[in-house]
Amino acid sequence: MEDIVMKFRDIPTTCVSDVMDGLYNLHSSIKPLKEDYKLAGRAFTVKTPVGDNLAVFKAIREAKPGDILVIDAKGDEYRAMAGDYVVGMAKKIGIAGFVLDGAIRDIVGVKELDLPVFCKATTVASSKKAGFGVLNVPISCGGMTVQPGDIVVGDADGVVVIPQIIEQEILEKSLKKFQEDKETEAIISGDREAIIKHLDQLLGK
Ligand SMILES: O=C([O-])CC(=O)C(=O)O
Ligand SMILES: [Mg+2]
Repeated sequence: MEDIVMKFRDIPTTCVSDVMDGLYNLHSSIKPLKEDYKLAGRAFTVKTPVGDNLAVFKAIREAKPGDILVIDAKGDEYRAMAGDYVVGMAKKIGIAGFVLDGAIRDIVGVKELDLPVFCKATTVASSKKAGFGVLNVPISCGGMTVQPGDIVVGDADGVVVIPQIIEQEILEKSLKKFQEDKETEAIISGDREAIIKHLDQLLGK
């Protein structure tokens, strides 16, 4: 895994979001299938017509190990873009996770695979394999523009996209914020008096 991606992987998404003023988060309807997922990698983007997932197969074939498939599925919650067969192949090939503003199915099997999958819905129906999707173009996913190569991070709180051009700056700011948050939150281990003092300081009393 690339050094910068590895560093982002260890920072909570809340810190990354905070240093970007919450402007680069996907919509909160896109959730992890399991709360303990930790997603980090570069976006390999997929844009598909509603209910057609052949492009997802093409993407699995073309993506590099460590890439995250970020799929513009137009918010469709009825037809699955992937199930345990598709996610299983992606995992074997080295893809680091899926993010989609759409649905997946075979959720028991997908959870067993333990590859981070963030999606809007789960469903029963499959997609057609008509093949009109396109790969590695800027897409819209969860209300955000995602460019191929952007860093994507996700955890129980959601998904944040870091545009390539600001990734180094955002890494440095996020690491600093993570440290500051740890220091601030240490107050929780204090007693009532300590917390009242902390609140008074914060409130300028
Ligand atoms: O085959 C599909 O398109 C979706 C599916 O059920 C799987 O990946 O297991
Ligand atoms: Mg299936």
